[in-house]
Amino acid sequence: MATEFPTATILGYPRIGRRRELKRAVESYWAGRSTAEELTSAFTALRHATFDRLAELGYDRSNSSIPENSSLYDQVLDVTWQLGAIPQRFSGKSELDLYFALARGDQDVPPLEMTKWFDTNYHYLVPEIGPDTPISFANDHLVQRFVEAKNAGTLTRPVVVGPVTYLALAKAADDAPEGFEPLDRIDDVVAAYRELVSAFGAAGATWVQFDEPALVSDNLSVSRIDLAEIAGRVWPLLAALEDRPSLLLALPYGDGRMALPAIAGSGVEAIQLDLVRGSAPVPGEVNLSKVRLVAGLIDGRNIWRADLAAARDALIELEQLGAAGISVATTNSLQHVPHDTADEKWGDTELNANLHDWLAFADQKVAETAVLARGLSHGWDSVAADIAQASTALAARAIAPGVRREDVRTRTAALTEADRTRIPFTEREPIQAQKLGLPILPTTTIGSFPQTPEIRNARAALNRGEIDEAGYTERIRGEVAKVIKLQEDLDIDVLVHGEPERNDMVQYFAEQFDGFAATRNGWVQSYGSRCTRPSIQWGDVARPAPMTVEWTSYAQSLTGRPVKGMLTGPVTILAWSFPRIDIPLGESADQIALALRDEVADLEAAGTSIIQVDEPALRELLPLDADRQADYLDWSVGSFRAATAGVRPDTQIHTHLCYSEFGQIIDAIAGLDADVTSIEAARSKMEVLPELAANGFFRGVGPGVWDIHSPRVPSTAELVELIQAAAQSVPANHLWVNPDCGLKTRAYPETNATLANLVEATKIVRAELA
Ligand SMILES: CN1c2c(nc(N)[nH]c2=O)NC[C@@H]1CNc1ccc(C(=O)N[C@@H](CCC(=O)N[C@@H](CCC(=O)N[C@@H](CCC(=O)O)C(=O)O)C(=O)O)C(=O)O)cc1
Ligand SMILES: N[C@@H](CCS)C(=O)O
Ligand SMILES: [Zn+2]
Repeated sequence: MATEFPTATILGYPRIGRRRELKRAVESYWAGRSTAEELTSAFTALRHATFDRLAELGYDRSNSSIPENSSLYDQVLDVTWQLGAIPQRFSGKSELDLYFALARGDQDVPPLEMTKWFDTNYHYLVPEIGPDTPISFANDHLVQRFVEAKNAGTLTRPVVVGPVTYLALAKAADDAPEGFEPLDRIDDVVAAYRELVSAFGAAGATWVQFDEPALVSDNLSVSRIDLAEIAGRVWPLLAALEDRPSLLLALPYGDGRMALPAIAGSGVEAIQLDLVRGSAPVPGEVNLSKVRLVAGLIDGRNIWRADLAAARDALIELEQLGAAGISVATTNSLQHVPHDTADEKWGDTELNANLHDWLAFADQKVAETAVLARGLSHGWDSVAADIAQASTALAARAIAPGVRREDVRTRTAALTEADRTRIPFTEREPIQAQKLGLPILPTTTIGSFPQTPEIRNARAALNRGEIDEAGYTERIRGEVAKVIKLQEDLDIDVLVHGEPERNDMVQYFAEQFDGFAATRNGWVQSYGSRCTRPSIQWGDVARPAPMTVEWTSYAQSLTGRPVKGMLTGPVTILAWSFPRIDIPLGESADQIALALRDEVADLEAAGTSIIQVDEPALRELLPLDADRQADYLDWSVGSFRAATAGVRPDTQIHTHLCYSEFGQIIDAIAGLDADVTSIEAARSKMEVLPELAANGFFRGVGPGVWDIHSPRVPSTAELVELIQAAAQSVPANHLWVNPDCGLKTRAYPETNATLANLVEATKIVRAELA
């Protein structure tokens, strides 16, 4: 007999730590400053801090309402490790050394690929699966974690990426035969998961949560219909086990309704649906009499206080579905939001009071689930005051100063197609070529140079008031001068100023825009130990003053070579912030685009001949639902063009994309109409280029030749090969040579060595082409 599922839960809690304790612990281990035991003990302490906090917020330690979604690096990597699905090149390594080698590689072995987790700014490590990849229940670390927590007094609900999603997110190993798909190994994976489920059962778990978001996505190589069919076949095999814990199958991030018929009768005890991104079935659509519906009504992707009245109404409707029970949950794991609004203070202004009233970070969301659960169990009158408070806050936000600005609205409403259109590329190309006079295969970098401890310390000292603005500027100018000199010494053709003044490529701009608020402690894991502090777009967006012109002009004053102006595009600014949800995203994108358009004009007026507008998140925001994709691509491409199309024909616009599968957005990349597009390509060995060529892409392209995610220095010979491969797909007069992405996470030794090899390799290929 199944133990009743709790009436309130979250699918996962932030796991980097309130003060990024996990980041510090793993980085210290990597640097050899602490031992494996010290890392494990810091990790354990952090997990227990989470359990304690959730108990303090009202979750019961003994009923599986507390999820255990901790991970030392990534939840998909945890499954790879657990299955022992280790590519051959990592043989000889074991335990934590193996785990972190898979994640980060070393000089001898490249790491697993990293890519976006659904439509979030979180990145997972892509499993490499071939016909012979070992797959078994090889490592019971997840079970050990459960046992350790249980012995210490918390009966957690372990959270594991589900078997279908694991394989749907995998790539075929390089040596796999043509036509092989990782999902061909589903039976082996399910056999291992059966052992895992049994082991959790033997260890005393009452509920285990398996996340199957692949079932809500149209953006994977296998269709959603096929994935539902596979899930409908394999989940009954897991549910058929005897002496197992109850199973919660979660469908976060999108609309799980289509998959529901395939899994509702699988024998799992509970199914979670994301009811913010997705929709609920109507009565009679699917038989839910044997499963509890876990209603994802509290948005785990955003930081806005929930509309509790609307959630209450939704729950009342859901009660008509005849499910075996109803619980309240978040739409997805809270790993994408910061811990607690109580850690923030936005000055002593009205905005501070307002934001505290309008926002809900993880801890506030936990409280929201508890209020709704109380309503479900004790009647809605019992929570009427909480619901009314939420409604009052929402109403106040709508009319607060700055939320709607007529000057901004008038400008976006006046935008025309002409504002978004330049003269044709073929006409502006010769004008730019003549002005810039660059060699064939121009070399450049993507923008950032290593963010050294000195730079970060200078910024931290400024924030603490230990140095003043002038002292800070002087230090950063010194860094810019160093980076310019280095690039000249390396003989790079198109230079960058290195972005040392930027804490983050989005936050830096958000801090300068009206309508945005940054956080001090709102850290969210981006990948591994890397975090960002997404800013909050609370009002209409405008640019009160130029943001980058002084830095770019200073850098340009130090050299005769062109220095690129460097901006972040509207889509990426929105994707890596917490956007407002009371107006369409496309409207916000146009507001940001117009602010950037002014910046582009100021850069051009200051003599900048190449301006790069990064849009690495263009693919990330592509809706998981195919029906919504065309509209998205339309407004996202339109906003980029609104930001960039105001320039003269002789100003060269670059853009940069990374971290994604580009297949579905090739047309959109062309639609941006940038003169040069630098694109991540090294890890996938230039895979994207034939696709671009086949789609008639005819503008400049800079396929990345250095995978900057690893400190590994590629040899000149390797780089020559990659450039030669690129030249097979892109005409030499349109080919640029650059790394995959910015160098901010790298250190100088590998940066200097690789860039020297990159320039040398380019010169070799240039000579061959001459
Ligand atoms: C390009 N990417 C980005 C994404 N999203 C973004 N918002 N930004 C990006 O650049 N998504 C896709 C990719 C990959 N993602 C990342 C994400 C994060 C990093 C990274 O290096 N993050 C840094 C933190 C960056 C930052 O905000 N730095 C601040 C604060 C630095 C700090 O920690 N200060 C200390 C005190 C000083 C000290 O002792 O060092 C403190 O506050 O305690 C700054 O520079 O001022 C990270 O460390 O995680 C890279 C790629
Ligand atoms: N210009 C940015 C782009 C990162 S996606 C950088 O170089 O870091
Ligand atoms: Zn990038």
